[in-house]
Amino acid sequence: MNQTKEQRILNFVLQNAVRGDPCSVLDTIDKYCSQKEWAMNVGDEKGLILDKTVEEVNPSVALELGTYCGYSAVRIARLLKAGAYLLTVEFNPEFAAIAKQMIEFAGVQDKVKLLEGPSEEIIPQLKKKYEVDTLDFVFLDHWKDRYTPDTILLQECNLLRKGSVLLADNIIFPGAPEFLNYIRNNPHFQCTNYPSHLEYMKVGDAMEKAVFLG
Ligand SMILES: O=C(NC/C=C/[C@H]1O[C@@H](n2cnc3cncnc32)[C@H](O)[C@@H]1O)c1cc([N+](=O)[O-])cc(O)c1O
Ligand SMILES: [Mg+2]
Repeated sequence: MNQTKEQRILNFVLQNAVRGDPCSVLDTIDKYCSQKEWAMNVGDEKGLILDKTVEEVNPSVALELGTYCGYSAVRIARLLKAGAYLLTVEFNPEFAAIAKQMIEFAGVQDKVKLLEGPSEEIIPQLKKKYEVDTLDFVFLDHWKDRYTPDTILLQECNLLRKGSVLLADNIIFPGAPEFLNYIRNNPHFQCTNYPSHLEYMKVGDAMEKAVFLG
């Protein structure tokens, strides 16, 4: 049975990256996806915006929606302080299996909890089942029409506190117009736009940061 693109990406990492070295894993994925097969990782350019935001927030508890192959999970986890951790949510079992191996190869498995299932089911479980109090940082990179309902759900589940930071990928391409309208017109969020480019392409894209004001 021939391989999927995601399996080819993982195999390229296993064969070419340095085990236990997250930067080498990120560079290897970026190399493969810019030279051989495009894939929807946040990538090296928008990845720098993600890095800066994570370093600024310095979260104890972070949540990612849409793990895919684990690129941004590795990117975020490598920056987390001792004792801090990332919960990452993925409902496609094939992608979750790839991401698990990617995260382990990078050596950040002790900082990452990969939760398999749909975000709308997992978010309401975070407090009781996963012992989360509130989230310091949330990276939204899953289906773009889920950004708004899941942001509402996070608030309904009291998972955000004054100062919690949301960062959303793909504001321009593929675009999340409904989310942008929701979050920019919501008095409980302070928004900042970060223009960039679509991963591995010359197409314009942007990320939106939204700080919860309580
Ligand atoms: O479509 C994009 N991303 C959707 C990402 C989707 C990923 O999140 C999971 N997921 C979705 N809803 C979920 C709910 N719950 C859990 N996992 C979920 C999917 O199984 C997939 O692994 C995208 C597209 C382009 N593009 O150029 O076309 C560029 C990008 O950067 C992108 O992020
Ligand atoms: Mg994206």
